[in-house]
Amino acid sequence: MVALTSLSPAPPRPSPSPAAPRRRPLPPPPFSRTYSPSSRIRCAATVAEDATPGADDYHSTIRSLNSRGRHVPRKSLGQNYMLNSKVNEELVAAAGVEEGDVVLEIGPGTGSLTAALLEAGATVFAVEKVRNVALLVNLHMISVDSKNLVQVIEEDITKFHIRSHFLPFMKEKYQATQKHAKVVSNLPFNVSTEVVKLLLPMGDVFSVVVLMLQDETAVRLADASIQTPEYRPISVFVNFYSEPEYKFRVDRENFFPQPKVDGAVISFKLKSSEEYPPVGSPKSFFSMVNSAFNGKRKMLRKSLQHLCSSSEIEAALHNIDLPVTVPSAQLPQYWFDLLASSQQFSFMNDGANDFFIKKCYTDSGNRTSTSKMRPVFCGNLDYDVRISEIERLFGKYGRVERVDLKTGFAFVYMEDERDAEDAISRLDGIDFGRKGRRIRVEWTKEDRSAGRKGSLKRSPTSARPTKTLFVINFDPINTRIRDLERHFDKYGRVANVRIKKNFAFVQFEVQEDATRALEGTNGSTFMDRVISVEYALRDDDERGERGNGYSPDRRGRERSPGRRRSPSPYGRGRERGSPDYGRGRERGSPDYGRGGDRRSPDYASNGGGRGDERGSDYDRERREASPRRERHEASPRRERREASPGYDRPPSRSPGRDERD
Ligand SMILES: C[S@@+](CC[C@H](N)C(=O)[O-])C[C@H]1O[C@@H](n2cnc3c(N)ncnc32)[C@H](O)[C@@H]1O
Repeated sequence: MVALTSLSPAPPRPSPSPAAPRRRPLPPPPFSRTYSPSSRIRCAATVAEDATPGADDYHSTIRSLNSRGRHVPRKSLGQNYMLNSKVNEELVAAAGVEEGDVVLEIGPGTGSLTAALLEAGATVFAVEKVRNVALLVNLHMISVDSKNLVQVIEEDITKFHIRSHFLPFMKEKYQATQKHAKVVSNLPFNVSTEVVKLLLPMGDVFSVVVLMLQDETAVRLADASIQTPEYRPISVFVNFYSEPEYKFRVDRENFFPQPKVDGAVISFKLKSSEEYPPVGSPKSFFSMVNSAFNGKRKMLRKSLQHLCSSSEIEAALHNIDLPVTVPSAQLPQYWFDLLASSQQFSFMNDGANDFFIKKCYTDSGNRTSTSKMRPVFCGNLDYDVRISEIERLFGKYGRVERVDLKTGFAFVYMEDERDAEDAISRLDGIDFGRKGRRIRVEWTKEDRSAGRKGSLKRSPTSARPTKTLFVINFDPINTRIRDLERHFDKYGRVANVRIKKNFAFVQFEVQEDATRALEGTNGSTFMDRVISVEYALRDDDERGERGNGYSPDRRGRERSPGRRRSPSPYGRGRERGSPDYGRGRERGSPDYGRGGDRRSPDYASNGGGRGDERGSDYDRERREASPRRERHEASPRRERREASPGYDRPPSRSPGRDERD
C-alpha cells in the first residue's frame, strides 16, 4: 500500500512545474467556489492540444471543458476531472500498460487519462456517458491520435454490453493473440460498486482492472477481512473474483471540481474461472451473499430461507458439519465461496463442495471442537423429525452444538458434557414427536470419529486393492449410471458401473485409477450425499468367471421375493423406503449391536452412521461372494437381526426417506 503523498498538490499558490515555464496564476473557475488551484502540473489533456511542454493543467482542463461551450461539471455524473498528470501516469503504471495493450477506459472526460494511455502505447476503447463530453474527448484525440488508436463510444457503462461491443474491438486489435485487455479509469465515484460487480467476473476478458475510487471504498475493498466491520458482501465478491491491491491515495485537491472526499487507486488482478468454483451467475451469487449478510444477526438458515427451504439448508449445513445454529455473521469467507457455486443450494455438488469442505477442514479452527465432542445418541425418532425439533428438545438442558440427524436416529453434540448427562437422564424413554414415539437417549459407545478411524476392518485402504470400487450412501432414487460415471471418470477410464438398489460398483480399467478414485471420492459429496467408497472384495469381471455368486442369475435370485424377505434389515428398509434405525425398544431394534442390552448402536465398528446404512444388501452380496463366510461366519450382527422381531413389520410403517427429506 503506497500513500502517494508526492501526488498531493501543493497548497493553493502558484508554483512552477519543473517541466513548465512560469505562467500567470489563473482566476478561480466560475463554476466552483470550493476549488483551490493545484500545483502546476502538466495535464495529459494538454498533450492532445499542443506539444507545448509545461502547459498548465488547470488552465488546459478548464479550456478543454469550455471548448464546446461552458461546461458545468455535474456531481450526479461524478464529473471530477483529474488535474494532475502524474496521477494519470501512475494509474497507467499501476495497470502495467505497455505497447500494444488494449485498454477499456470508463469516462474519458477531458481525455487526460486517455492521452496518458496512448503515450504508454495502448489502444483505447473509451466509454463516455455524456454526449458533449464524448465529443470533446473525440476532438482532443484528433490531434493526438494520429494512428487512430482511440475509439470513443457514447454509452452508459452500467448498461454497456462489454462482450458484444468491446470483444470484437479487442479481437481485431489482438488478432490471433490470446492476450487479455485491461481496464483503467478515473471512475465516477457513484458507479463504483456497479462497475466493480460488472467487471470483476470478467477474468476471461481482462487481466487487470485499475480504478480510481473514493479512498474509503478502496480501503474497504482491498483490506477487509472477515473479522472487521468493513467486511461486506462486496468484499466477498471482490475477493472471490480477484486479488485486490490498494495502490495509493490521491488527495481531493487533485480533482476539479474538488470532491468532499479523497480518492485512491486500487488494482484488481482478475482470477480466471479455473481459480474459483463454478458460479451459476455473478448476479445469483451476489444475491445469495447479500441475503446472508442481511441476516447477519440471524442464523444462516433464517437468512437464506427465501432462497431455499430450511430443510435444504439444514441438510447442507449438516453435510458440511456446521451446526444449524451457525450465525450468518460467523461464516468465514469460504462459506460464501461455496454459496457462489450454488444455484439455490445445489452447491452440495462435486467440485464446489469438495473445495468448500477442504477449506473447512484446513482453514477453520472453530469446527474442531465439535468433532472432539462425545455425542449423545438419540434413537427411535420419527423419520420426519427435524433437526430444529431435536435441537429444541435438547436445548432445554444446555447449548446444542450440532445435531447429526440420520434416518430415525440422531447424534446430538452438546457444548457441555454435564448438560448432555442431564439431557440423557431427562429425555431417555420419553414420548417424542408427532407419533409420540418413546425415544432412546444415551451416550454413544465411544467417540464416533475415533470409531471410524479405529475401524480397520472397514477401512477402504486396508482391503485388497481392486479395480472395482464399492459405493454406498448415494441417492438411490435419482442416481443414474452416467451420474456415477461422471463422478468417477475424472480419475481414469471407467469400464463399468452397476447400480444395485442403494449401492453400486464402479469398475476402472486400471487398478491404479481405482485407487486414485477411491482417495478422491471417499467422503466426497455426490448429488447431495456424502458417499462412502471402498474397494470391492473382488473385481466385477472376476465374478462371472469364478461363478461365485455374482453371475446374472445369482443377481436374479437376489431380486426374487424370497431374497427380499431376507433378514437384512437395511435392504428391506430401503425397499420400503424406510430404514430400520432406531426402531426402538418396542420392536427390539437389533441394528445397534445392543442385543438385548439397550446399548447405543454399533456404529463404531461399521463406520459411523454410514456403517449402519452399509449393513445392507451389500453386506449380503459381500458375504455371498465368499461362500465360506456366508455359511460359517454369520456375524453376531446378522444373528441379532435374525433374532429380531422388528423386521416383520408391515411395509407401511413409515413414509419413505425421500418423502421425509
Ligand atoms: C471522474 S470523471 C473522469 C474524467 C477523466 N477521465 C479524468 O480523469 O479527468 C468521470 C467521467 O465519467 C463520465 N461518466 C459518468 N457516469 C458514467 C457512466 N455511467 N458511464 C460512462 N461514463 C460516465 C463522466 O461524464 C466523466 O467524464
